[in-house]
Amino acid sequence: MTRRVRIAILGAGTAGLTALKEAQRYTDDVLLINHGPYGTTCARVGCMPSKALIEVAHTYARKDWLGTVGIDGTRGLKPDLQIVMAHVRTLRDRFTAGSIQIAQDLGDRSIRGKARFIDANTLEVDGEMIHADAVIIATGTRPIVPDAWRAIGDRLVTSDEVFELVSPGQRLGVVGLGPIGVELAQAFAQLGCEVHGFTKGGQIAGLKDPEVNASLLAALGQQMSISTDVEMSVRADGNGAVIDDGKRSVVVDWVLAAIGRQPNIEGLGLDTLGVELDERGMPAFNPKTLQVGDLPVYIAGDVSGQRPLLHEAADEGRIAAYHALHPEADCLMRRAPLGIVFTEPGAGQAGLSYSELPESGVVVGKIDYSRQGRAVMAGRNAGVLHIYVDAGNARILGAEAVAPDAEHLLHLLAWAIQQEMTVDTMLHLPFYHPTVEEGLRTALQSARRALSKRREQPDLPLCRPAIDWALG
Ligand SMILES: Cc1cc2nc3c(=O)[nH]c(=O)nc-3n(C[C@H](O)[C@H](O)[C@H](O)COP(=O)(O)OP(=O)(O)OC[C@H]3O[C@@H](n4cnc5c(N)ncnc54)[C@H](O)[C@@H]3O)c2cc1C
Ligand SMILES: NC(=O)c1ccc[n+]([C@@H]2O[C@H](COP(=O)([O-])OP(=O)(O)OC[C@H]3O[C@@H](n4cnc5c(N)ncnc54)[C@H](O)[C@@H]3O)[C@@H](O)[C@H]2O)c1
Repeated sequence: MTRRVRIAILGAGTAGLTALKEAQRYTDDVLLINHGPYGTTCARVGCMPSKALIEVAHTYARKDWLGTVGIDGTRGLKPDLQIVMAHVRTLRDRFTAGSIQIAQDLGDRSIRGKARFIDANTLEVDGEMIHADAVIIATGTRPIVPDAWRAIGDRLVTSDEVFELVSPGQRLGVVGLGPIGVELAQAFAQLGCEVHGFTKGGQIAGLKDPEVNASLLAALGQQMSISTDVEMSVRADGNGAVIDDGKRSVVVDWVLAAIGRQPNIEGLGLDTLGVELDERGMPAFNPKTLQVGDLPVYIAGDVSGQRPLLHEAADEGRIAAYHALHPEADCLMRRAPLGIVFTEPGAGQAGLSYSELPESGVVVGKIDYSRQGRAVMAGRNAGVLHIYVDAGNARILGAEAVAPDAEHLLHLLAWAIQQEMTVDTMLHLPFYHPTVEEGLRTALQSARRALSKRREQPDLPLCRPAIDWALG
């Protein structure tokens, strides 16, 4: 017998569960099909456990600075990695509970198994046939691990296993310094491990602006050894694992492979959809509606490869469910891009990144956080913030940053970019003293100088717009 449903969602991660919630605004006739562990990548092995570890590591690392400003005894503090890792798992279990519950509460509208397309409307899951008016593929991604590296056995760890380590070894090699690599490398270095980082290419943490990238390399270089632009081999050795990049060779207890992620699409039967597949086996889809050709099939979340971040996976789940139920609806706007890497100093981008800027007609406003007042007081004075501005109309196009509290600065910039603000309209906003946000004002003022724009009035809005807060 064939089960008939309005929407089938493949994957109980963030994109799938958000699609479920969006679909439930209109119908209960939804079926959730998940293959693999429940609890979502973000809560189980991603954003949440990594940030729980980073929070402890960053806070502990403050001991060195405290020791220099008159607080006695902080250098004697020692981390107990076993307890730290157990704490991370306790928080992880708390964060996964909600999404596990959502799937359970669906009863027989939630099934465990691997779905395979028979055609665009028909799925087979462990022998059960399902006819769905629309299908949302939200199956996420998994870490890439070169086969040759598997020869080192248990010493090879990815972000899928790292939070399960009960007592991580002291010598760590991190291969791949994208967002995952740099966050975890720094956390273990701050917690007292000897860390060696290796990466292809010269850029780390997804940064594209050479000066911004250099400032993160300089900051991290004080805590670990880093080799960029290298091709390395990984092999077993009596004492551990050897990572060799041709110029240097290090022996470590374990290797964290963080060289990127690949979509979970094997066995889905996408070849039965009758549309062209790319070299990875992915069908082309409309980036706005997420629809595959004119089929009732949508692709949402990391598997789409568009913006592999939590809030974007959630938005793609919403978009896919909305269009699956309203195929004729206008497309929805995406939010301004925002990516944050939780190192100390923090790093990331808002709006257009350096590599996406037009070749001409852009000026750059800059602040060097090594001299910024509040950052100096806090002993967190490292990094630079670059703001990219349209030279024609002074609109803020994007920003890249390595800065203390970069997560907050980049939020402000992403919000300003989405609101289509200019350098002047941002400078009309209040900046409290003394804060790291004043550095943002310095960068905006530097952009205005680069625009060769003479200030014609103080940095205050005219009272013509109805409300004058100064009088309020
Ligand atoms: C270590 C790490 C740190 C991160 N930190 C951040 C961060 O700080 N901020 C941020 O914004 N993002 C972060 N991310 C990214 C974020 O976790 C992802 O963008 C998000 O989890 C993607 O959600 P998703 O629903 O697309 O995929 P997932 O949550 O992976 O969901 C996919 C689901 O599909 C299931 N599945 C797989 N194959 C099949 C199949 N064939 N059939 C049915 N079901 C299947 C899986 O079991 C899973 O339940 C991090 C990721 C990692 C790994
Ligand atoms: N804070 C955050 O927002 C956050 C944190 C972690 C992950 N994420 C998301 O997860 C995604 C995956 O992150 P990631 O860091 O695994 O992947 P990534 O693709 O962003 O970075 C992988 C890095 O490994 C390097 N690399 C590739 N092959 C290599 C090899 N053979 N040897 C050495 N280096 C190699 C690449 O040059 C790159 O710098 C990111 O795109 C990001 O969106 C976000």
